Amino acid sequence: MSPVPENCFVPTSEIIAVEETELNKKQCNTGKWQKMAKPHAFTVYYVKKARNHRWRCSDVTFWCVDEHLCNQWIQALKELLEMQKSRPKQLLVYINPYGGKRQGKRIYEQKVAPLFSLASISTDVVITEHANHAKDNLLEVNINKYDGVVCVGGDGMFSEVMHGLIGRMQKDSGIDQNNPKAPLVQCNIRIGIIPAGSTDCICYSTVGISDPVTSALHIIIGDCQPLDVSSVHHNNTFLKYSVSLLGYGFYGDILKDSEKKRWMGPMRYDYSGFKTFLSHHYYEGTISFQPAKHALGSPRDKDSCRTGCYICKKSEQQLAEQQKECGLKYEEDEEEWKVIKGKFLAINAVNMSCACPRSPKGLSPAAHLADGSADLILVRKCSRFDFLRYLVRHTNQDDQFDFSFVDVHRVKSFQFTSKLSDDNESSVTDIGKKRFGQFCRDHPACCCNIANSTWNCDGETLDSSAIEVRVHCQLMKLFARGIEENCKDEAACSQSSVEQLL
Ligand SMILES: Nc1ncnc2c1ncn2[C@@H]1O[C@H](COP(=O)(O)OP(=O)(O)OP(=O)(O)O)[C@@H](O)[C@H]1O
Ligand SMILES: CCCCCCCCCCCCC/C=C/[C@@H](O)[C@H](CO)NC(=O)CCCCC
Ligand SMILES: [Ca+2]
Repeated sequence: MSPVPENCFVPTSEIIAVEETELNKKQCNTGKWQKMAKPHAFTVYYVKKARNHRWRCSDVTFWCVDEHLCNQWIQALKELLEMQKSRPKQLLVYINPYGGKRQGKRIYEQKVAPLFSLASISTDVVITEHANHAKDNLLEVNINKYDGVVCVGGDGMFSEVMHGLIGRMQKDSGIDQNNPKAPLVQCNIRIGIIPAGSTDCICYSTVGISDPVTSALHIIIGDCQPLDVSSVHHNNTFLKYSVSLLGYGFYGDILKDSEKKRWMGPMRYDYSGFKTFLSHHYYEGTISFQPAKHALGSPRDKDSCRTGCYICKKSEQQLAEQQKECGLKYEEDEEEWKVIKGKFLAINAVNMSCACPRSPKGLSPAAHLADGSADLILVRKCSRFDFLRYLVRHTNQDDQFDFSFVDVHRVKSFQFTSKLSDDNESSVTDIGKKRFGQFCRDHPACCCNIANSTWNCDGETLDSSAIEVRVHCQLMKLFARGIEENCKDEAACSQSSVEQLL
């Protein structure tokens, strides 16, 4: 065997494939191989880690004169790969051809499918024809055939697939999703996200970058990242699940406005964001929440959730003990509720940091992916200038919660009711709209709004403003590993090697 030019190390868990290499005449006639009668070779494809959490498929070819030895190596490496039991062999793929910049199909065909085929993963591919196609399909498909489901699209597409899978699990287990206290059954089939949307917050917050090749490689090597999921109810009726942002006020209003501008693509959020910022509407309501006493961290922690996070591990242990002791039990409301009334520019509840390219640290940089809690951020009425200062901190390193008008609580459940109840809202809005647009009748310039805002639930609007939310610890799993600590030595990081393998 020949030594490879670089000196590096690759764990077997990060080998993508091993293949016998056909050597062409030109290759055989170069360097020292010229002297060999008939060289044999095999190629190892492996994950090469680059900057900013980006992964690439790299390869190294090993040459050898002895055919038998060469075959033994191929065989041994293939056996090692066979032992990686968490790797998927059969995947169900849904592609939204209209998400983001409408590149989903091209991204999958050019960047992802060749890697899946290299890793000997079989796929059944469905190109969605309408909204809810993937979700409805998942309720009836023979799911046991697959080791995972992949969605190619944005957060909305992920949400569809998640609703399909969680809904399917509850249906198969006879759980009534309309009961807000129902103990939901965990979903063990993993979801992989190939980012091709406008925000791609779930991918970015769980992998550290929004990059289709990186995500495809995480799927191939069979990574697993559990994820908290919030259930959202109104009057004992199930509305939606959420994994990233539940936002009322600012983010709800941006979403509502931006839906009319879908043709603009991802730019719609900048346009509606600017418009919503200028409108500076605040909303009156009451928020009640149960603090997450079981959770070890706090939203003001300096450390963020990273691969192998001990806080999320602890929650996993607590969950396992709880399930061992009581099985699936209906949630009791014995814990204290805190109540806050006020005028809010934004109410944001996040199950994860919500980091995305627009906000690399996210709305709550210390939120955990799998600790069974959400961070509830209350932004009270303040001046436009102060609100701008707050928004700017979404984009830089400064502490977003270090403002007198911002409060943050780590919670396991919460409820919100607007001062205007949902039922009488429509009549008030109609009168208001007819005479004075949507602004306060008495003070047209005061920015208070006689209509309710809308909840933004992972990028989709909810119909009710009064909602009841409960966080379900680690309800589902992704093909991801959380964000890895930054490689201190970037040079070493990009120089992985196979030498020690031999
Ligand atoms: N074939 C289709 N035609 C129309 N809508 C679709 C189709 N397939 C899926 N959808 C819907 O499109 C919505 C948006 O898709 P997606 O999340 O992929 O892109 P996006 O909105 O640009 O990205 P993001 O959610 O990251 O902002 C989803 O809610 C999904 O239900
Ligand atoms: C002066 C500078 C001010 C700049 C402020 C930038 C703030 C960016 C924060 C982005 C937070 C994203 C939270 C994630 C929400 C997703 O579940 C959702 C679905 O994709 N996206 C949006 O609602 C889309 C929301 C997009 C908002 C712009
Ligand atoms: Ca969480």
